[in-house]
Amino acid sequence: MGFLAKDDEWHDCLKEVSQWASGTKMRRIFVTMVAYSQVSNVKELWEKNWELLSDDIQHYQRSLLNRPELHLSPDETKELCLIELEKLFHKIGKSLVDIPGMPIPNCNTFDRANRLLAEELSYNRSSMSTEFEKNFPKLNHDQRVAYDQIMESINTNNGKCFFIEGFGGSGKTFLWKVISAKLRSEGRIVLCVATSGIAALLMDGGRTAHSRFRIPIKLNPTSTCDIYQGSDVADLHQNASLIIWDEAPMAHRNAIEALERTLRDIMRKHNKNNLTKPFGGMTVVFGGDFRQTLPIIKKGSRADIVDASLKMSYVWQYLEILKLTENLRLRQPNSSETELNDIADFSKWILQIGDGEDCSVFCEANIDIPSELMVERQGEPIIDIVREIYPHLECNYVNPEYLASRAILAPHHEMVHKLNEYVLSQIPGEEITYLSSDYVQNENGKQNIEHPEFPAELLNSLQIPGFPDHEIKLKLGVPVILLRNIDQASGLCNRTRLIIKKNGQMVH
Ligand SMILES: Nc1ncnc2c1ncn2[C@@H]1O[C@H](COP(=O)(O)OP(=O)(O)OP(=O)(O)O)[C@@H](O)[C@H]1O
Repeated sequence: MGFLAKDDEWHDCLKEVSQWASGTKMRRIFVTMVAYSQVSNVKELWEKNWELLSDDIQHYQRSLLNRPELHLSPDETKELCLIELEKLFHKIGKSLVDIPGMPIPNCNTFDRANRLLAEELSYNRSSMSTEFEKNFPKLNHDQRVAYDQIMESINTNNGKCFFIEGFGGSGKTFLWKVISAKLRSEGRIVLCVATSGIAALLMDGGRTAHSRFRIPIKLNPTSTCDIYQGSDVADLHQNASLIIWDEAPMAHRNAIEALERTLRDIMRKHNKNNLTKPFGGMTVVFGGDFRQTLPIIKKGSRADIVDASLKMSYVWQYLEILKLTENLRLRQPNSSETELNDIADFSKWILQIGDGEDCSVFCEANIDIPSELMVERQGEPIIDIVREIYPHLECNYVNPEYLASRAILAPHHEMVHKLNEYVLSQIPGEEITYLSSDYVQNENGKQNIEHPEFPAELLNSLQIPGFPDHEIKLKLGVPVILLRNIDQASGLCNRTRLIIKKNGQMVH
């Protein structure tokens, strides 16, 4: 949160990790700290810990160069370690150059101007071509219509914009795969984004829209993206053939409008007429389903949510709507007939609800939940739900497939805490409690006197949305859910589920 004046926690954390982690792991942790945890003096953190961060560098160089006698000087080791750090920063769209106080490796390994472009052009064309050949013939009629129209817009430089509307399982992600493989097999660039990190993971080379387009967190109706003519990000966009934005109905229309305005500005480099074209003449494909989650407006009314939706944007008039109507999940080759019938019934039922077929004009309805979807009430509701969703948890919690195939959703944090507490109590093993920092050190390293009106006990008991709790309890083997986008390329993003493999004092 950036409230800590000193970095003792980070130094202690690196020391603890160094007892069990390799230099490679330590560098990843260092990058995560610096990029996401607002270390106040990065230079000092680096200078005091560079030896720990580079403990495998000499070994790595020896095997890379096949020179077992190689001996690196401290300066050479530092330099190589900085290069490795720079690689990791690049993976998350950052660079040492952006971090005040950090030295920059003195080498030509990184051509910053071309880094983003090089990454998008690094796909293996022949494997992309094989993937395309394999999947293209499988496209159904709706997918094929969409594919043809999108490709025609790209190939004729028509700059059309589309909205591919399809419920869950109608083959949107599959279509993105086929189009991306086709373009990448020809050495062309397609920028795949999704509104949430977890959906972006399903797209090849996917990123969140906010990160790829540098969309500001605080948006207003005139916002633009943080992309400027002449920057390497602008260069990437100017060279792209297509943008695919999945889960578009979840995005605030101001975010989409910010991209629209920005593209007009940066695409005029090729042709000044692009300033007057929607999305600067780029072919853009949005996908999603308005029955699913709409933009989240804090304490917003129904009208506020509708107003924030893509359909209310001036951009909507530019979009050609194409529909995917077949449930392709029913084509799963390994499913039994009963399973397929169950999926078909469930998807029909959920679509009926999504379409509001049983709703009155005031959008109120009584929904009959089929009995097989209900949890039978035997005693305490929390115990009943956990028993139903996580049968024999005490033996099964070590099985990743078991954990990955189930989840309990709850609308409020209070209920999440109760469920967590109960589930944790059912898992064997020692419980470890981690606390957040709750005092400020003065310059002598002593604790500052707390404010009498706000005793620490009171502050520590507060549970505020968007603010981590003071206390978290964990056990070895428990599943946890990540609530930040840390390293998209490695799959670490908001909503990624992880398993606790090690419990330290400072790190887990
Ligand atoms: N043309 C196709 N031929 C064979 N299988 C397909 C085809 N299109 C999609 N599928 C398969 O159907 C399933 C659902 O498709 P997909 O994930 O693309 O749907 P989706 O619309 O993106 O769903 P969601 O909105 O839930 O993410 C996947 O397993 C996918 O591989």
